[in-house]
Amino acid sequence: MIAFEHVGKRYGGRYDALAHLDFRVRRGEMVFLTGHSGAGKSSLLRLIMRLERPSRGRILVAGHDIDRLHHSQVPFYRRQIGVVFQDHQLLFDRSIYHNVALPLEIQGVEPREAARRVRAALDKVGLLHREKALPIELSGGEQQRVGIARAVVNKPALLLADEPTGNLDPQLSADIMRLFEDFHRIGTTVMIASHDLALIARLRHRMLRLHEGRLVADEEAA
Ligand SMILES: Nc1ncnc2c1ncn2[C@@H]1O[C@H](COP(=O)(O)OP(=O)(O)OP(=O)(O)O)[C@@H](O)[C@H]1O
Repeated sequence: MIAFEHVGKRYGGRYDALAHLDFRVRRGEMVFLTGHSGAGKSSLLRLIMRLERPSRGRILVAGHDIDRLHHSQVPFYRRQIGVVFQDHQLLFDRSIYHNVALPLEIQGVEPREAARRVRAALDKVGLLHREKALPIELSGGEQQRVGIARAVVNKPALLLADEPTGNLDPQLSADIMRLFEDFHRIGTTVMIASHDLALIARLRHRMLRLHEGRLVADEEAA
């Protein structure tokens, strides 16, 4: 699903934020990305989203070199990817329903079809009964689940998350990770950047570890 071939990223100057990255993630796999602050986790995810472009090497997603996408193709490419952020980036003046519906509205999906998909996504994260609420009325864990519903409302083949449990206590973090495992189980490729090593160890999935922009470990769960 994802192949990095000798990928490097330099943000100007002489400093490589990422260097010599070579790895593959198979379709349907679930992978954690770890490393110290500044190791390059967010940069790597931004390269996959094509928010950044590599300074060196090639990134293939579903067999396509994403650097070669014409800029008019980029929105379509990004639609195949669901993204979850630590701060979930919800719109606080819109209901839960409308937050999740937003990507579909932007694409012009017909309202009845959009409603069906929004409710299916909210149901998956256990928040169908809160669709009329505003984000402010929800707990931090529930807000993050809304962020996940919005990320999966398009049924993306690939789900990326950048520190999705960063602000949550251990119990809520484990709940959120279980949700990602549910999507992995139905065939979605999942990649999660996290520095919560205790939680990652318990979940037993493959782990890629970055150190100063280099891949220093690639461990399958025992
Ligand atoms: N847009 C940018 N311009 C210049 N330097 C950048 C940019 N984005 C990231 N960097 C640098 O690249 C390196 C990797 O940063 P990145 O945010 O990818 O790390 P990270 O592992 O996600 O860290 P954290 O866990 O703190 O979010 C850092 O040294 C950072 O300062």
